[in-house]
Amino acid sequence: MTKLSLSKDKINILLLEGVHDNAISELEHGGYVSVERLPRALDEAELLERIGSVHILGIRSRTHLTAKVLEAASKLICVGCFCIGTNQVDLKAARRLGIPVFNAPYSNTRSVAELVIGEIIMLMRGIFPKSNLVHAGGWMKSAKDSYEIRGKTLGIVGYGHIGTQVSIMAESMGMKVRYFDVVNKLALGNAQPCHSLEELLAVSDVVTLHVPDTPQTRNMIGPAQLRAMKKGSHLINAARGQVVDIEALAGALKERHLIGAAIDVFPKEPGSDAEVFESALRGLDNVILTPHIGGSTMEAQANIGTEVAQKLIEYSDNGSTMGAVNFPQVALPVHAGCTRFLHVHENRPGVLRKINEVFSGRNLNIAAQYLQTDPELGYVVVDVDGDVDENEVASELRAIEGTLKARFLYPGKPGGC
Ligand SMILES: NC(=O)C1=CN([C@@H]2O[C@H](COP(=O)(O)OP(=O)(O)OC[C@H]3O[C@@H](n4cnc5c(N)ncnc54)[C@H](O)[C@@H]3O)[C@@H](O)[C@H]2O)C=CC1
Ligand SMILES: O=C(O)CCC(=O)C(=O)O
Repeated sequence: MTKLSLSKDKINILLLEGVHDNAISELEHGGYVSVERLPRALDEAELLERIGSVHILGIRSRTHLTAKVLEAASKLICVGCFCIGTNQVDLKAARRLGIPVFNAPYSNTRSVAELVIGEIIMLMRGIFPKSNLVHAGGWMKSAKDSYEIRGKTLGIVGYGHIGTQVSIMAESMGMKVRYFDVVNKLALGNAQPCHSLEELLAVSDVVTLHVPDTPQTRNMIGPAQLRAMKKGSHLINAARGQVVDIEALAGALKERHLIGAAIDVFPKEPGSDAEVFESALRGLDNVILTPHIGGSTMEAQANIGTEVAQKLIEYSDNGSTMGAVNFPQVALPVHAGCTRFLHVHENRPGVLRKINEVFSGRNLNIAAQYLQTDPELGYVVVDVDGDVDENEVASELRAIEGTLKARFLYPGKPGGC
């Protein structure tokens, strides 16, 4: 187990939103014992109150890490999003502050895809309204507006991990699959790409959205796109709430232009289970509303718990940023006996030279060095041999112009590397 500059029992870890037990066991196994877990999200005021003492923070989709919160997080070394989406974090602010953000890019993919497949059948058979009626003592034995999915066209917007899983399963149940993506993607099975969103909307009996939340995807399904959908078709959104104009969707459903929708994500989601959910979609016929549970299965949460905790440990123990969504990717194996320093800086000429001068000026041998840059950021891990005054070196590194974060990670051994 790595001995860190700050002993592991002093590294405060706060996990929010009911992160799975696996995360706790993984962290404990890695020697991290100061772990607090809360079942809910914290709002900005609560975060500001608590964040100053937190070294590692774990969240899911409900906790919003704004620039203000991150700037107040003076001890924060990294963030783990125990989910796929990272739009709830101001990633640019985190980068600027030298804080890598990790996620679990595939661990709940299958869960979302399965939910979507189930919803396609439920919508096309009008199961929810019929079931509600039976619960209320009614009996509507009718085939009106009920269809098999076999032979129908599914339009997938965003042909990434989830979109392609949905594609494979839908085809295996006899659906024709069309997809639209801004990136040229390999078509799986017999799926066929569309040249534009409009083309996809015009041919699909069911449209399902699997794009990330970006400025380009905000309200990508608005009044014009809804009108462009086939009359009598269905919309599924298990991507992000801002992707669909909810008022416009409610209008299209009331006019019966669309005859069903399944929505898992909303522009405004309750911050806690106690808060009342408000939406123009509430009470509409053949609309399945779910509380952002696309990725909420036992399997997905268990896998995510392990995967993200491991990434946090790797960063905290070794400085590895593999899998970070806002940082250059660096992985350097533990170099037993060496003293390790981490340096995050603006990517401008001369910074690496200055870093090396700090060590050469002290007659210290650099035993290993790993640098990765992207157009804005540089991240270098340096292993040094010999007798090092870690704190002095760390403060010299911090004084280099362009430094965003610099710290000494673990000490060397008397014999060196
Ligand atoms: N409801 C839930 O619980 C969950 C929701 N999600 C959401 O699903 C989204 C998709 O997840 P993955 O498939 O894993 O992501 P991914 O990154 O593998 O795929 C996203 C695809 O969308 C494409 N894309 C981006 N902008 C586009 C645009 N303007 N038009 C068309 N295509 C565009 C990308 O090129 C990419 O192929 C996540 O970003 C997350 O927001 C993910 C997991 C659980
Ligand atoms: O389970 C969660 O909290 C969020 C799921 C999700 O939307 C994601 O993984 O992006």
